[in-house]
Amino acid sequence: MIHTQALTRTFTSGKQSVEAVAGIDLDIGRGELVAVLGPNGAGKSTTLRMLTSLLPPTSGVARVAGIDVTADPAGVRARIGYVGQKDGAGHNYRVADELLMQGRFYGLDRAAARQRVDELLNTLDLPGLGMRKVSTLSGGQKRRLDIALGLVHSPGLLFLDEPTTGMDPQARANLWEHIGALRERLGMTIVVTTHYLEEADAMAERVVIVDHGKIIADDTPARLKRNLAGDHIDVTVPRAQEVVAREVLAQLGTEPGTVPAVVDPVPGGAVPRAELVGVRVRVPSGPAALPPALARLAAAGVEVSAASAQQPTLDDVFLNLTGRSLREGAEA
Ligand SMILES: Nc1ncnc2c1ncn2[C@@H]1O[C@H](COP(=O)(O)OP(=O)(O)OP(=O)(O)O)[C@@H](O)[C@H]1O
Repeated sequence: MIHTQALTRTFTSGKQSVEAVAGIDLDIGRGELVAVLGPNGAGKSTTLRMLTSLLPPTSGVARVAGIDVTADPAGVRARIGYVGQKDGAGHNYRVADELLMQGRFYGLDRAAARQRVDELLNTLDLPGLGMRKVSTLSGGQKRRLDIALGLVHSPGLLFLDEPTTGMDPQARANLWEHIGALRERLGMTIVVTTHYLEEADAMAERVVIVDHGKIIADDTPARLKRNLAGDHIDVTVPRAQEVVAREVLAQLGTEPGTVPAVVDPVPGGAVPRAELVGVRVRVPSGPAALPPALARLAAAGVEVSAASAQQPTLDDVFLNLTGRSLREGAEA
């Protein structure tokens, strides 16, 4: 459904130039639900705008729904739905009128447009809201209307640029349910950009991580976490015993059948009191490693005041790949 090769986009203003997308090779098949994840300014929106033909690439190739975005942008637009970051609907119109106009714009006759509007209002759980003015809808309802507008012409491929940003967690979960249902029911290919790690982890079957205009990882969330992060255990110990604790925990990995452990400081200084310090050790299985770790620390006389086994998150994946956290600024 999507094929790109060495896709780039450079913005130049005056003497300054920004390589927003620096060579992206991406293949997305029919029916996939893919989340594109990355920090602010990583190049997610620029990539999406090129794939949707809104922005010409500086170099490289992008074929979307079998069509070259540079050679036939109108052909691409006829086959895709795109929901950008801002509200697309006119606030003074009625919901149904807004959808009808969009249907007519795409060349549906009046009867076909009406039928499509009814289908979409039902599919996106907006029945009964057709006669309401767009300005009276809740944030979540407006976002669903934006998606309905992107689906009027029954595209096989839908691009959603940060559809859930700024929504409360309940509305976000609800919107994702709708996105999942669209895919199930209509067999659509869906590409979503998001800042929210938990969302991408829970909802997408494939996560493409973008940083500085390049893809730095591309796999299922489970494989990304297993291969690029792994479990870890955190223990909190008196600062005076930190060195001993590190030595004891580092030995965990010397047991036959386990991989060598890597001892890191707990990021963010998550310690309950100033004289305590957090020590983190990466292990193949957190729950299995915790009891022997505690036994060894006790035998060495280390007073552990807190301990936990942690499963990796996509933020751990990003941290391991880049040394930075995706969360910085992510909730802004
Ligand atoms: N029209 C433009 N002119 C100049 N620079 C631009 C333009 N559009 C984007 N950029 C720059 O290109 C880089 C990538 O921006 P882009 O919007 O693609 O990132 P993003 O990953 O979508 O970020 P966000 O999550 O904040 O939306 C940024 O450095 C941005 O400032």
